[in-house]
Amino acid sequence: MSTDLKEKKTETAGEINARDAYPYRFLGAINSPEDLRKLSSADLPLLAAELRHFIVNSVSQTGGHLASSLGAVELAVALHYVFNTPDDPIVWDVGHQAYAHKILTGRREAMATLRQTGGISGFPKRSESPYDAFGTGHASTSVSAALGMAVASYLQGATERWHVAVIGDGALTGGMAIEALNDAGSWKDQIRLLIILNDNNYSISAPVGALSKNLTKLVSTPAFLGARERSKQVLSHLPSLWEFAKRFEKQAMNFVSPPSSLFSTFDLNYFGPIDGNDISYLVRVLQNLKTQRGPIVLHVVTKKGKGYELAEADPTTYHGVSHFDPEAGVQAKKSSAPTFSNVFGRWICDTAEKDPRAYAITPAMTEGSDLDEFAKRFPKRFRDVAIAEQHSVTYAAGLACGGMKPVVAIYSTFAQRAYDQIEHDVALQHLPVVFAVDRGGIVGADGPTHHGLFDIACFRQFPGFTVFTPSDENECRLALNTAYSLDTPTAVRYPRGKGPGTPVTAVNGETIPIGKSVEAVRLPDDVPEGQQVIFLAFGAMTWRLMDAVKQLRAGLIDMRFAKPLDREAILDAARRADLLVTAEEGVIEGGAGDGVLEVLAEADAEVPVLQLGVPDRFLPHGSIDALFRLCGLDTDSVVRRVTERLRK
Ligand SMILES: Cc1ncc(C[n+]2csc(CCOP(=O)(O)OP(=O)(O)O)c2C)c(N)n1
Ligand SMILES: CC(=O)[C@@H](O)[C@H](O)COP(=O)(O)O
Ligand SMILES: [Mg+2]
Repeated sequence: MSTDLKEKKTETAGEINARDAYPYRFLGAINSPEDLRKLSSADLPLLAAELRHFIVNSVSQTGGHLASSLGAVELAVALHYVFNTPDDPIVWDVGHQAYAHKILTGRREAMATLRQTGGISGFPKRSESPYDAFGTGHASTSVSAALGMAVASYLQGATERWHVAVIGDGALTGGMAIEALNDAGSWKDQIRLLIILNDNNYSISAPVGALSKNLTKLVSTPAFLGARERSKQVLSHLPSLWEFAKRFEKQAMNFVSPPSSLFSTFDLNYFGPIDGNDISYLVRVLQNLKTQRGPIVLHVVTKKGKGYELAEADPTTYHGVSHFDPEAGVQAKKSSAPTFSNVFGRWICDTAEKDPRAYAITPAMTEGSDLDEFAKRFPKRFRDVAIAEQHSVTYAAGLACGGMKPVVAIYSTFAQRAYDQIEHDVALQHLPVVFAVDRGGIVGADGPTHHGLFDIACFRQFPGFTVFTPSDENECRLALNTAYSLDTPTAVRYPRGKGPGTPVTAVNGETIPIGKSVEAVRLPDDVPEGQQVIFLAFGAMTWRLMDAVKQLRAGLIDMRFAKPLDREAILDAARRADLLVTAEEGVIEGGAGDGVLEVLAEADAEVPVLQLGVPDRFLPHGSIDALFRLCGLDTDSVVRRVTERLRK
């Protein structure tokens, strides 16, 4: 395995082969940051190498966010070494870079269960550890949260407590982060807030946007490189420099490195950029900064994937991985049945070929949304707007006003960020924006921060929206064709991964009638009275229910739309069945099943209804199968629940 550790092997107490044997010189004995703080600073480089080796081995077995965590190893070590954690809270932005933090804070053994059913979370989680100061998963929240904590400490007289936010260059593009910087800059010495900009010049994809360009310029110009050397010397004398700067009412940063206009605009003291993978130096700088007060920005430059050559060379592939062989690395998938994202990716390319108005937008999820091919083929009509969901939606609204046909490819969970923009900028103005809502439903290992459970309830509230819930791959293509053909706002929601494998044949723009369901399985004529059940299924639940439907000898309607609902079909089913069962991969509260109840209530139809969906609680992480079982949505549970209900 090509990690830094290879070179350091001689310094360790033996061969390092397996994750669960601990032949490490230091790592095996570190069960909390207190153990870490007993080490001499000279020991830290080797500890960092051991951590890297451990992370690669461990994540190769569990899957997880590898490249970001490798880049942030020194940050995690240095922060726990210098600050008094957990009393001094560290808030990790997104939280996908915090594996070293987890290992150092008593979860080394538990890393074998990372993201597994019943195991530890892939992100910081307050209920998991007192060291996880703030639960995360979504980007750009860290500065707000750490500022809130800092102000709470100030108000409670805990004036010595430090509060650290670690935010990536990608996460910094999120509007929330900028809002928080604006607020943070107006606080002065009352608080102790350290904002660490962890700049690896990468998001999931290569970085985009003006901010990223300027950060890169700042880090790479010859002028800066000189300043960087100077800043190395200066930073070690920082306290006196700070006092000097204050006396002359100047920003300390002006003496440390070229002024960074972003941070100076927000009145924040800025230091750096410094090498965030140089642990000895990082520790010294943090020790110096710790003697200060007020909101401070420290800009550190790190390498995404650091220490594992394959990840350094291809940070996008190694951003999030599933099980892989560390020697061979992640292998390209052999072509197999397309995922729903692939169906979308192919559709948007075909559409753009035919229609010059087609325009695709992603808020920083090019690969996950399968837009890479589109980006290559239609660069002028593709925009990765960075981690800016709100902007992505209103930008699409503007494009629609200008006569383009925008398609926003957005994960269900991240669309939540843009609730107001979807309502106020798109729905209210009846603009023809297509939302390709990916990861609609249970996503598995990422867990509660990423399950897409609220989108049906959200989109179906907005007047004038058409909400498609395609049940399989071909239905997905049909839904996209139809959505694109409309002159009103639409959302097509589909789940993560693959469907039942239905061949995609609707490749010539075929459309479906709006608000019309299809009967997928006819209720057998010979089912006795009192036992007649009809399922009204939304989206992928249609094929997932097939076995239960067979076992129960029930009927099944693929509703196709969560809005408008097929009123006729619902009322007809109500007349024919003894029990209606609505089924959706989303929350029951406000979901499509609730829509069915609204139709029945309006028509005074009296029929028992069982609503299947995600119950009113946050779903943990784990395997998709286990989570379906947990929600009572697997075949056995559905059969049992329906049978019990019929008995009543
Ligand atoms: C609101 C939101 N949008 C999108 C994502 C998906 N996402 C997770 S990490 C990431 C890139 C973050 O880049 P950066 O902050 O620079 O961290 P790095 O991965 O480089 O360590 C993105 C886009 C997210 N978690 N939250
Ligand atoms: C941390 C984060 O938000 C992303 O990396 C996310 O985990 C990607 O999810 P998918 O694997 O479903 O694309
Ligand atoms: Mg980054």
